[in-house]
Amino acid sequence: MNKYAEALHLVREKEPLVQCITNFVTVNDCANIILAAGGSPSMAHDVREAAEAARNARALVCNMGAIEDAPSMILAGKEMNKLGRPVVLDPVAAGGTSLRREVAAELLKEVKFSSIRGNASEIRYLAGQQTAGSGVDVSALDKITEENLKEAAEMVRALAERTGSVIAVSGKLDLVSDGKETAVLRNGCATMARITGSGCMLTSMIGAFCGAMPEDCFTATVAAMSVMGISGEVAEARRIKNGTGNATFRTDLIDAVFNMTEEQLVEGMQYEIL
Ligand SMILES: Nc1ncnc2c1ncn2[C@@H]1O[C@H](COP(=O)(O)OP(=O)(O)O)[C@@H](O)[C@H]1O
Ligand SMILES: Cc1ncsc1CCOP(=O)(O)O
Ligand SMILES: [Mg+2]
Repeated sequence: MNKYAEALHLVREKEPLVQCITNFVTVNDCANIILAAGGSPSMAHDVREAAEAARNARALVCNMGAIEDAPSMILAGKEMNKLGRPVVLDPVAAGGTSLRREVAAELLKEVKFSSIRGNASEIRYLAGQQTAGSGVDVSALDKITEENLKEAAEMVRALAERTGSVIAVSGKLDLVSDGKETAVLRNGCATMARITGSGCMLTSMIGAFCGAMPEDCFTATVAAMSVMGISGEVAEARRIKNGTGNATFRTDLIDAVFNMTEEQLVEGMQYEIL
């Protein structure tokens, strides 16, 4: 079986429990997209139970949109590291404020992440580049384009090598690297950036895929990013056909993940190893 199809198959077969410590803006969408993919979400985030709750899970997602929950992320992250289970980071607005810069550094020091997924401003900040990002959305100056693809791929590869994590940057072009292999993915559509939560949902889904395929978080991350991108294309076709807007798009995006088949994934993936 194609390894990306296998990753989707394993999510549905294993129904991994994914512990998400995530923000109040998009928490419901994150839970629903994990369910759509085939996993089982738990959003427990209180510092008094975070480590114990994580112990029951196959993967942990730490989303820095919940900056106030950083102590829970560290306790739960260390617990999952001890158990050898995947921990996924979404560095929401990592370079945006001094608090976020401090928390990002502390998380990277205290917890070993299997996979880190952010937009280009967030990942460029973690890589030590000067960035123009200040909020949760990517800055136009930081975006990855066909023109700067080579430089961006090297930035992502070097960060993966330095952290020992799979690094994933999302946008019009997605890049994923484990430090050895670097892939560019060309699925998705611009409407995905017109809803809040497409990034948080994607990171949550990476958690489900890594939980189902912990021995190969690179393949799991590429598969989850491709499922998300193809689902965006399906939802966009419906939006254009029906003349709907971003609210319906968000629902159609989750529906498309729910209905994604292994064949659709293999046929729809626009994937290239650089
Ligand atoms: N212009 C675009 N074209 C295609 N896909 C996009 C575009 N912008 C965002 N996406 C997709 O939307 C999802 C969320 O990515 P992104 O918007 O970068 O995250 P965030 O919401 O964290 O900033 C990813 O699957 C990404 O590939
Ligand atoms: C708007 C906002 N503010 C704090 S977290 C958050 C959600 C960000 O979600 P995404 O990065 O997936 O658009
Ligand atoms: Mg984001």
